[in-house]
Amino acid sequence: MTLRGSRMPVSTTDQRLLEGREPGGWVHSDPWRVMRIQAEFVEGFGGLAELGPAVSVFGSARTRAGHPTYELAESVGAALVEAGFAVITGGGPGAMEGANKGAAEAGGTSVGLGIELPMESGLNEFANLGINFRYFFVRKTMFVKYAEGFVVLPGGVGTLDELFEALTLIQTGKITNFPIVLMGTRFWAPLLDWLRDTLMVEGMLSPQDLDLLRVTDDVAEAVGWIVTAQAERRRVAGFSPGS
Ligand SMILES: C/C(=C\CNc1ncnc2c1ncn2[C@@H]1O[C@H](COP(=O)(O)O)[C@@H](O)[C@H]1O)CO
Repeated sequence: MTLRGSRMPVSTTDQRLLEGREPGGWVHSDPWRVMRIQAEFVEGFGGLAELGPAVSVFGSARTRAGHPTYELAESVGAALVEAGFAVITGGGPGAMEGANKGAAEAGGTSVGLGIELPMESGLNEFANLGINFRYFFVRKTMFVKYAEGFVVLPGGVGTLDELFEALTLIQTGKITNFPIVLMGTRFWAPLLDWLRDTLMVEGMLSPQDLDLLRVTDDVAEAVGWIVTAQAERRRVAGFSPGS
């Protein structure tokens, strides 16, 4: 459901869940919220169960059509579909829309996992499989559960949150070592320098952790890494196409 203007609620579902502190009140309402959370997991798992190989693409909500990041997202979306992947995004505007557009126009599955936000604009028109979430953490589970790789385009804190969630899950062995590809060498260089020159020097990050991130400006190279990693996983698992 989309509510706009004066019909927009003053707070989000996540806000109400995470800040309910009135004495005793939460005791009664939070257990029931679990049912809603469960329903969101059921809807997400059900909607994506037959998705097939997919890649999650993260990137700025603010880089609209005409911006280089939007164009890059479009090319990445199309190239992933051509390589046999569905494309999963946050379903919003900007780079998410670009990736969904590229994927849909290439004839592929273009997934938008929308989120209830105060500035919510609804799912972009290029998602051909859309699911809307109230809870950020449920939606974030879907980004990692159904992806065999992550492409991270330039973005703000939302993009960084998604990047570091994927990296942490791989670093801690919580998910398979799927490729994380940062697109935009100039954009990501200061972050990579900081990780190398500060976190690594302070002993807070190991060189192997840093090796989990690959960076390129080249769409074919980015998709090539993901395809190669998929082929290697299949080889190790003894999978042969058609078996
Ligand atoms: C801020 C604006 C719209 C917000 N709409 C969003 N819709 C869906 N997903 C979103 C939205 N904003 C952030 N996200 C998620 O975070 C990543 C982008 O965040 P960033 O801070 O812009 O980098 C993205 O991958 C989404 O999953 C303006 O109209």
